[in-house]
Amino acid sequence: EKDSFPASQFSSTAWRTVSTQQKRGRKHKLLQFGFLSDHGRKNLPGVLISEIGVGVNHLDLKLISSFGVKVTNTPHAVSDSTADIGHGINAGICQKTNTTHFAVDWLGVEVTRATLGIIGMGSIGYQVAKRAKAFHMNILYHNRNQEEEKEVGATYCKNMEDLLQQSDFVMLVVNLTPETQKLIGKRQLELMKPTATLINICRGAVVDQDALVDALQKGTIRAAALDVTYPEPLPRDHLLLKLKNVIITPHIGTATVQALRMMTEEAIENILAVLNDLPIPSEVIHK
Ligand SMILES: O=C(O)C(=O)CO
Repeated sequence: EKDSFPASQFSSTAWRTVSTQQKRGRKHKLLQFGFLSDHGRKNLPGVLISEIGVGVNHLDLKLISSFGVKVTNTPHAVSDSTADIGHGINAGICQKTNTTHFAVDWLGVEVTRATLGIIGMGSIGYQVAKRAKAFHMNILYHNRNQEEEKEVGATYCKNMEDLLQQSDFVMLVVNLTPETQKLIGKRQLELMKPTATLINICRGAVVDQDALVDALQKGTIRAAALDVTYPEPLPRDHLLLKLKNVIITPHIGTATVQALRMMTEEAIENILAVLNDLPIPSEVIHK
């Protein structure tokens, strides 16, 4: 899509950075830095950090906005693939039993007609709910009252505690902010059913990892399926990597051909809007 970039508006450094990154299949970090570092020298009409992805917890929004720099992200492009991995890693959790009969040696738990609690009903949460509906799941959700809840038959839980107590599967899909840091700790894990599974597809720091290890070792909850941890990757000797009731994938929620393409397109739309002084599709506003 090189030709669809208004390359004349980019400095040569930014352009070279984008091209090199594309060749290597790694786009986003240098794309951001390219724009930032060129700002002073080239006096671009608009300056932004164009995040390819939805999470912006690694950016100091207050500091960035104090320089008059805008931040955009790609919330629409990430939803499907991230919702897919949420259901996928959950499906992978089995309990090893020691019978002589192979068929019951690896026992899973059916999601069909089970209760799913979604914490964070944004656009990814909504896609999770749509998939859950196809499995006839009873869907609860907390945080952000969604207008489309009727469409997926989800029930709003004002208190997160109620959701934790009732769910067989708890899926975390919130943004990482100071308010959601360690949102799930010892107390919340103890509220969950001993047969429940925790699935985290948002950010590792939303869970108190030490409390999670403890809960998994003691059987406070049945299992965890994590696409995100802190740090990433975990050190090789981390306890989470040793537990049998945990599945960990290396933060690959958006690592699909389609998602990468859509994220890049969404990011480009943001960049073009800023450069052309048009309404910005997905600006992240510092509150
Ligand atoms: O979009 C995001 O925030 C991601 O974590 C991408 O994997």
